[in-house]
Amino acid sequence: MILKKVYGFIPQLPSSDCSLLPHNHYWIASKHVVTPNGTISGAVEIKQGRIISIVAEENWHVNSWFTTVVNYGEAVIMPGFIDVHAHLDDPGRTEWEGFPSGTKAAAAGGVTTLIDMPLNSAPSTVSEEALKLKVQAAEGRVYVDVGFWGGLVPENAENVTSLERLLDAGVLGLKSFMVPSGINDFPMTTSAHIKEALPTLARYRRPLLVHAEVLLDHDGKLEPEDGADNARSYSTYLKTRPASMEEAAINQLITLTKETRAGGSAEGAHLHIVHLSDARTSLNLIKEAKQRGDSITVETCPHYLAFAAEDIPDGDTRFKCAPPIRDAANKEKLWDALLEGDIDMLSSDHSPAVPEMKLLDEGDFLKAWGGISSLQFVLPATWTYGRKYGITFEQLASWWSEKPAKLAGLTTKGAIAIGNQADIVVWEPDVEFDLDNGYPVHIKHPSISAYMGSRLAGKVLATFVRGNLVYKEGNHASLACALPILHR
Ligand SMILES: NC(=O)N[C@H]1NC(=O)NC1=O
Ligand SMILES: [Zn+2]
Ligand SMILES: [Zn+2]
Repeated sequence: MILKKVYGFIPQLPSSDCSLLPHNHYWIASKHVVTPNGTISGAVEIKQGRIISIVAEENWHVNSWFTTVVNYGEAVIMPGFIDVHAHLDDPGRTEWEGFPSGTKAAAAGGVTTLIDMPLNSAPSTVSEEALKLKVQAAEGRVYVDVGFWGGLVPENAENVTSLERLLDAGVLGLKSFMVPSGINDFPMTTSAHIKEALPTLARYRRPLLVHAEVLLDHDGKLEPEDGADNARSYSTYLKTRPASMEEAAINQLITLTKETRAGGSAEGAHLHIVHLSDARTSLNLIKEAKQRGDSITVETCPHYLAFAAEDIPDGDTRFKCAPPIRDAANKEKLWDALLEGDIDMLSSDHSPAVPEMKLLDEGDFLKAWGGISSLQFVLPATWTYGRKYGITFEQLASWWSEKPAKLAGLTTKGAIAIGNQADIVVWEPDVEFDLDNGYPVHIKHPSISAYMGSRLAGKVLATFVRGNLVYKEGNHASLACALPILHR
């Protein structure tokens, strides 16, 4: 990387400790700048946190004596990743993750905006008061911007006023579970609760995100009898959460999304299925609903695209998540669906816990905490496992920036476009690295990440949030100056 200072006599003073590049006005350039109009060789001009021009190489003449230029050569300049599904557990369970460690990991991984899930923190974000605690906890402690989903739970689903207060307080949308969430103060909602909430969400034009699995028998049990099977075998866990659980949930949901069509009782509402794992019937149901004009989207996560059930070693509970990672053939179908556009976007579902809860010594898949820890690695993981399918930089930008921005209603993020906030990742697709104990990992508990021990391609060089260089080659800015995002 060449830092060329073209200024004459008065260097601009550092704006603050918020940025490792202390300039208010500068250009970044490379041979691969990913814009909504394609990838160009050129430069992006950034001033006061915004993108103010984008120029192809042949038309680019730096005409100011006072301009700083960072030339990244062959590296890729892309919109920063927007992760619409992360559990940062702050306040209340900061021993699991927390805003400082989680957002440092995000910055190191090229993620410039996170939308925090309403559960795993304490309290859960199910009321105006709880959202205020979240915002307080985030202020001055986040290295990337953080928005918040609110929780839809039976209590507020049945009480329009409390739901309105939560929405008025600025959550970007709501999230609910159709199975027990594993968190006591975040009870599950049935499709009847969801049906009740949709007209309110329609009025506010904010989405509902749903964890779509339902219990198939009605005894409320997810797990087989103790000792019935070998709990160290991943296949035992897989049997407890068959694809039919996703299918049944989505079947219920698409009877509701009918009402999101023009003239329906929930016109203006939008339903988003989080972390789809079943690429067979569940996916077809979503595809058909889209074709009928329902307002519905779906995400999957890198772990469903990277790993296959057959390959998960006995006792390696780092791979436990819900819905579960399925067979290799299912993984291929997920890639097909992503490449076809039937899956709209990707998210991390970064869901850490303290290592003790992963029961790594016992390796009991039935009792261990379910959740994959991945936040810092989603860019290289998507790239590493996607390269053989010929994925493009434009597709990465669509799955990880443009579509997520649209879902979360972030109108000035998600693309390298004039007027947008300068949220940018610069990365090197051909550089490989080993995720070993010497690698600088910023998530709180590296030992529980399913990616540790693997070799990945796609190294993040630099991450800009609102024009601040918050991460550069292993180092973070000294102050956490990114912002909580509230719906306005
Ligand atoms: N509570 C929580 O984070 N649950 C998440 N973990 C997981 O693997 N799936 C989830 O929904
Ligand atoms: Zn979930
Ligand atoms: Zn989740």
